[in-house]
Amino acid sequence: MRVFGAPMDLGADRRGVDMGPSAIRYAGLTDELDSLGIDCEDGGNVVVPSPERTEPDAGRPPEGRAKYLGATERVCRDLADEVAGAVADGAVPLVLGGDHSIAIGTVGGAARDRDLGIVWFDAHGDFNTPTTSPSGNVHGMSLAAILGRGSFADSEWADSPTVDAENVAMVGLRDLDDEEREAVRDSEVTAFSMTDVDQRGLPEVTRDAVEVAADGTDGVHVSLDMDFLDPTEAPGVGTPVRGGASYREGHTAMELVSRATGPALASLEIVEVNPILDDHNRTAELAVELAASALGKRIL
Ligand SMILES: NC(=[NH2+])NCCC[C@H](N)C(=O)O
Ligand SMILES: [Mn+2]
Ligand SMILES: [Mn+2]
Repeated sequence: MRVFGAPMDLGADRRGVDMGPSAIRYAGLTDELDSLGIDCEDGGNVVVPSPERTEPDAGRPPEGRAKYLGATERVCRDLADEVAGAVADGAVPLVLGGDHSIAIGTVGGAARDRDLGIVWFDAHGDFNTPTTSPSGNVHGMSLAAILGRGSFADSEWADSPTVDAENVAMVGLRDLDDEEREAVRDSEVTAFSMTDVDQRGLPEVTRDAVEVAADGTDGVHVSLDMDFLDPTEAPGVGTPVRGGASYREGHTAMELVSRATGPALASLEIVEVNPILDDHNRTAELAVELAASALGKRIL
C-alpha cells in the first residue's frame, strides 16, 4: 500500500480542506495499517498551488464555470502519475484529500492500464458539469469529469476511458442540484440514495454497489467522501448534510467493501476532511478507522 496526500482546496469553497492529509496522518493512519499487517509506505504529498497565487478562471472551459480548472488539471495529472506509478510497482494506492476534485487524478492513475469500477460514497452526486454547476466548484463535478460528461468530453485529462458509467455506483445520496439530479437519472450510473438505504439497509445496498463496480472489471476503486457520514459523526467537512450514515453504518459499509472486493480493491481515497471545521480531529480519526475497516480490520 502506498499513501499519497493531495492537499487540494481549489475545488471547494471553504478553506482548510488542504489540511486533511496532515490531519489523517496525525490521527495515526500508517501505525493503524501497520498493526493490520499491511505493508504501508508514505509517498508524501502532491504539490498544490495556493489559491492566493492562482488565477481562478485560468483554464476555464469555453462554456460555464469551473473555478481553478487549469490548476486542478495540473494537480490531477501529477496525482494520476503518482498513483499509476504505485500501481505499476504492485502497491495499492490510498489517496488522502483534499477536496473531492482529486478523484479525477486518483481514478485517472488507478484506471490507466485496467478497467475499473467505482463505488462513490457521498451525500452528493458530484455530477455537475461547468454548465450545470450552481457553485463553479470542481469538487461537485469530479464524477462527471471522470466519465467525460458535458464539456469534460473534450478534456483528455479528466475523462477516464477505462471507466464505464455502467460500472459506477453511488451510495448515500441526499443532496443533488436540480440539473444534476436529471443528469444522474439520465445516465448509466447506479445511484443509491439515502431513501434506498432507509428502505433496504446499508449492507444490501453496499453489496449491490460493489457488484455493479466489480462486474466485468479488473478491480474496484472506492471513493469515500466523509460527508457520506452524518455530520454528528463527521463534523469536519465543508458541505455537511444531515441524515447521513451512522458511525456503525460507516464501518459496516467499509467492512463489506473489504469482504466483497478482497484483492479486487484496486485503490481507495478518503476526501473532504476539513480540520478547521472539525471537533478535535474526530473526523480524521474516523477516516483512519474507516480506512482500516475497508482494508480488512475486523472486531472478531
Ligand atoms: N465533493 C463535495 N463535497 N461536493 C459538494 C458539491 C455541492 C454542490 N452540488 C456543488 O456542485 O457545488
Ligand atoms: Mn464528494
Ligand atoms: Mn459530498
